Amino acid sequence: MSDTPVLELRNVSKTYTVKQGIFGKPRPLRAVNDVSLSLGRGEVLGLVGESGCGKSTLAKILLGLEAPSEGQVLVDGRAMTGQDRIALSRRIQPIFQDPYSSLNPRKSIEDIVSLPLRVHRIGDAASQQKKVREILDIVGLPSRVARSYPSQMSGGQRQRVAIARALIMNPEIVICDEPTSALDVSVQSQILNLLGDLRQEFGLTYLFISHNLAVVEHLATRVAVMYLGRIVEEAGVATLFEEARHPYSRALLESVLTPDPGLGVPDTQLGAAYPNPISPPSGCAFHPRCASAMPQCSQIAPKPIATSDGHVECHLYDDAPIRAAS
Ligand SMILES: Nc1ncnc2c1ncn2[C@@H]1O[C@H](COP(=O)(O)OP(=O)(O)OP(=O)(O)O)[C@@H](O)[C@H]1O
Repeated sequence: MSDTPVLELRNVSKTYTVKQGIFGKPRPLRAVNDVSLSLGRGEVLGLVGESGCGKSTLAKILLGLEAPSEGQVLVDGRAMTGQDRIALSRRIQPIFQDPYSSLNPRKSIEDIVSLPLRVHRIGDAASQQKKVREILDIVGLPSRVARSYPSQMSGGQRQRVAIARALIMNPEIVICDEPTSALDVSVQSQILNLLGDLRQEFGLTYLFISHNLAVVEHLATRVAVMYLGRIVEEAGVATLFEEARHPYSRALLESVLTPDPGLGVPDTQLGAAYPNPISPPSGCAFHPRCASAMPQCSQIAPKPIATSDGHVECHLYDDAPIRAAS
């Protein structure tokens, strides 16, 4: 198997221009700040962080829905161009958070699931119909739901429809943006199990976005922790859960233990509020909320420090070589 990542971001940034109030001066907002990430074939990269840290912007860049302001997106080691995006849209499919708003209420399930086939002109009506029924069966829905409408289905069934729509193109990579956070806790684990089974069966590669570390624990092979547009720690899933290094990763892990962790934004118990991305804190952006902050943290932005299986950005490790995980 080739070691070339199937998908890679190299030094990618995305800056929006925003105005505060009608007469406010336009100011830059760096939603994604010099991020490098790679997805190996068959890997599940969990991307976690609080609301507003830039997770969805990163997903949109990977899906070709947003162009990066700086940096490169590489597919199979080749820089992606505008032309490639059309071809790529067959290989990378999204599953979004809210199955209520991501499915057109006026269309039947058959129309919704077959839409990608029709857009890409794959097969005739009969073969599209057959494929829809096959894929519904794969995601655990009876073929009769093809004639139903989204309003006749439960939240979990709708998310199965969204998964069927993503899989009908036989994608290699699925970008799951909070696929379970709009669902009841009891249904969440069914959908996570389904995504895990589908990965095994079809050899899929996932980018799995969540604000909740607990949700990524069972599916992810690696975890990237994002804070104010930057990946502050990346590690294998076992390392992150056993010995998270960044104080923010540790706070997220503690929030997993709070009641109803699957609902809403984690209660990180960090005291100070999440910073305004238009005027980010100086030095390390996390320092106003960090219990381990030192004088240099408000002055100097930490650089990524390589670890045995990823990296961490924190001054705590400036002079302390990080030992290899056993
Ligand atoms: N089109 C846009 N124009 C201006 N600012 C934007 C735009 N899209 C996102 N942002 C800002 O970029 C930052 C990152 O947003 P993003 O949606 O990527 O975060 P997120 O981690 O996915 O949050 P959530 O979990 O709430 O979706 C936020 O401050 C957001 O307000």
